[in-house]
Amino acid sequence: MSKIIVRGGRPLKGTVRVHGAKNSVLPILAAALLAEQGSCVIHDVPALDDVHNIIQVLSALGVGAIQEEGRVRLNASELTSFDAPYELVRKMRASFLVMGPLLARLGKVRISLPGGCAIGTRPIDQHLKGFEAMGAEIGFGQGSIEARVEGKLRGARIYLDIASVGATENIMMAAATAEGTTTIENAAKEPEIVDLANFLNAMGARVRGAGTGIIRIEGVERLSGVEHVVIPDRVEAGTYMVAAAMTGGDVYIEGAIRDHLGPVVAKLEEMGVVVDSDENGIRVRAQYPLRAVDLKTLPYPGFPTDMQAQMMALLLRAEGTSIVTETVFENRFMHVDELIKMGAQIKVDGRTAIVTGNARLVGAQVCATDLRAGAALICSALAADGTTEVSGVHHIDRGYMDIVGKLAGLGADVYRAPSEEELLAEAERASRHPSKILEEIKGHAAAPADLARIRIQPTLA
Ligand SMILES: CC(=O)N[C@H]1[C@@H](OP(=O)(O)OP(=O)(O)OC[C@H]2O[C@@H](n3ccc(=O)[nH]c3=O)[C@H](O)[C@@H]2O)O[C@H](CO)[C@@H](O)[C@@H]1O
Ligand SMILES: C=C(OP(=O)(O)O)C(=O)O
Repeated sequence: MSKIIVRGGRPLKGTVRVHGAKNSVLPILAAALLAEQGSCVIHDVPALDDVHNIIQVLSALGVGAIQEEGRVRLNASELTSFDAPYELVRKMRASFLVMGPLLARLGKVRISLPGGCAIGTRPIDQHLKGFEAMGAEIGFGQGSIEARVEGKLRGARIYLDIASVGATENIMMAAATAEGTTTIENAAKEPEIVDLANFLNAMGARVRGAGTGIIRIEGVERLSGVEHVVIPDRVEAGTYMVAAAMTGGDVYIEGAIRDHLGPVVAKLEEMGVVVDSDENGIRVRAQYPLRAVDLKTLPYPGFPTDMQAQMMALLLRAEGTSIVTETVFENRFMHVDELIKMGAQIKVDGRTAIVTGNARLVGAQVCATDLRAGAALICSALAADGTTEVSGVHHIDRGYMDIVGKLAGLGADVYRAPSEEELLAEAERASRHPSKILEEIKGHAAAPADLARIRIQPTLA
């Protein structure tokens, strides 16, 4: 397996550009299933493993998919399957987001249960409750779910017990072409929900209230393909903000939207980090000492759980003791043991972690257990004495495009040591003549899954 190697101690300086938001692009790609006519062209699509996976799921359902530099063109006019295959769905939870659009388009869907992951059990009861309220019959068997509806889905009033991002998105997509009006109460308010609503509305849907706790969707007859630019990734932006502060650096994060990062900016400022913003991005400067602060993760506009691990890394460098409370996922402190290997003093008691500041971080061999745990380890490694080897890099590849190149561009001493298998695959790719690859692509025109695979194979740093 490949590793990211970081020799710490260099303050980050310069400009880094954030890519399109993973958590926007995944539901938006799923929503493209709803376009009965025309193609959807999605811009600012990052070349992430999760994006690659969802395109494979869509391809397996009959969607024509072509990915070029930062852009994906999808044609869902003729779906050929209602069955989202286990071997693809199991790779990422967000592929469950095809359930709502498939039910709406085909009136039936079979999809494997997404299961839990390192950060928690992550049930899908709220998604299913929504579909049932809209008239779907849901059955379970052999690890998969089958749902059907006679005729069209029907608008309903749905109260979510938890303001779930995925359930809000899945129900919004299912409701877009339902008969009548659907109201989602206690809806999630994340910027990615608003982005999805904007995309659906451009396709011809009537979604109102996205970004508030009550979303109303008036069903329309059909949706069509459109072009859409996804919003910048607020978690990627927040991660570079923390990395800058961690190293006492001065970094301009181009594309970052301050309004999407309110609680992260607030906590950094409470710590004493200087944060300035303009219409094109956010500048972060840190001068030590930094102050310890407490934080609690909450659904948007609360402090994002996806930034908790990175902020915990930064709190290790503050003066004093901080209390971090994770309320969104029940098991999102997996990074703690790895940070301890680097010299951190952190005590976990249930959903609370007590972080002792002024830590002297030292390089170590650590493992990313999930995506943001990996980001936190890299942030810590940038400020540590000596060399850190981060394994479990496939988790990081789910959410950060070219993290090594971007950090190196800011002056970090960082590189990616490829695994033996990656070296062999790269050597094989390099040995093939471009005309051979073109032939291969043409030969696969009827199988877009392979086309997507060929085009977005990540390159080795
Ligand atoms: C692809 C994507 O956008 N992922 C994000 C999305 O995940 P995701 O959409 O999976 O997160 P949810 O908002 O659904 O989950 C929040 C909480 O609700 C619980 N829950 C959720 C659904 C349900 O039916 N029943 C239930 O109990 C979950 O277990 C979790 O404890 O929002 C999370 C919370 O901001 C982020 O960390 C993820 O990065
Ligand atoms: C938890 C995350 O993503 P996902 O929901 O895709 O697992 C994340 O982005 O931090």
